Amino acid sequence: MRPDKPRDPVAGPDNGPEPPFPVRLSGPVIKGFGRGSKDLGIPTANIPADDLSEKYPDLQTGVYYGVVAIAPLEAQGNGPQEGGDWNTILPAVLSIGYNPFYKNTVRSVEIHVMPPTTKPSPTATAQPKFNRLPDFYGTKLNLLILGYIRPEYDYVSMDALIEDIRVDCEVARQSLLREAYLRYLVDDGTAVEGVNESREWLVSF
Ligand SMILES: Cc1cc2nc3c(=O)[nH]c(=O)nc-3n(C[C@H](O)[C@H](O)[C@H](O)COP(=O)(O)O)c2cc1C
Ligand SMILES: Nc1ncnc2c1ncn2[C@@H]1O[C@H](COP(=O)(O)OP(=O)(O)O)[C@@H](O)[C@H]1O
Ligand SMILES: [Mg+2]
Repeated sequence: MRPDKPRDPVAGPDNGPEPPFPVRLSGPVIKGFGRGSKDLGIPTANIPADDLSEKYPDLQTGVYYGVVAIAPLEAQGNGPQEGGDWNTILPAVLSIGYNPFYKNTVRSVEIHVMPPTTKPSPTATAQPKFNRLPDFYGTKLNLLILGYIRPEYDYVSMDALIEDIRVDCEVARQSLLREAYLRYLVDDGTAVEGVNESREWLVSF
């Protein structure tokens, strides 16, 4: 069960991702259990856990933050480009694991894509509006995980789970707004080892 103590506003070192991060995962967006939007009002793009088992077998279950890109061509006609945020690198918060609140028996990788950090946060208030894009099932998604936030917990209620995910969105946002992380989202013109390669990898489909 979630421990009853205040949450830190950021997660991970200020001076940038430390090994094993950044972690690269890719996959087509698949169907989950249909609970994200329907139960929680928080859509999560699920991708297969295969990449994880093959490339990062030691990565622990838990909640993470990072950045994502969604294949633009395949998304065409399917709506997302209407939002204007497409073909870009966007902030994300994700869970890897068994969703103890739902007691899943298979491990899932579930990514909530957040609005650009240049827009006001829709989850900064107690009545959050979680980001909703037009559906993009079947589209290829590239994910770069930059830091670990917390373990997965069971909760006394669905509202308690939703409130913790809301705080995860804020922790992810504040964590990514630090200079050493923001450069994965926005090209700041500096040549930091590995960052440009990561950005190129993200948008290559
Ligand atoms: C940032 C984030 C944190 C999450 N943390 C937990 C958690 O601590 N415990 C849990 O049971 N599920 C957690 N979840 C998973 C949700 O329960 C899950 O996304 C929801 O069941 C939707 O599943 P679906 O994609 O199969 O419909 C988290 C999801 C996100 C995006
Ligand atoms: N902000 C978003 N982040 C992730 N997926 C989103 C978002 N907005 C819309 N979606 C769409 O919603 C789907 C996920 O909804 P969800 O209710 O979690 O269903 P499922 O259980 O099939 O994963 C994604 O696959 C994607 O097509
Ligand atoms: Mg989902």
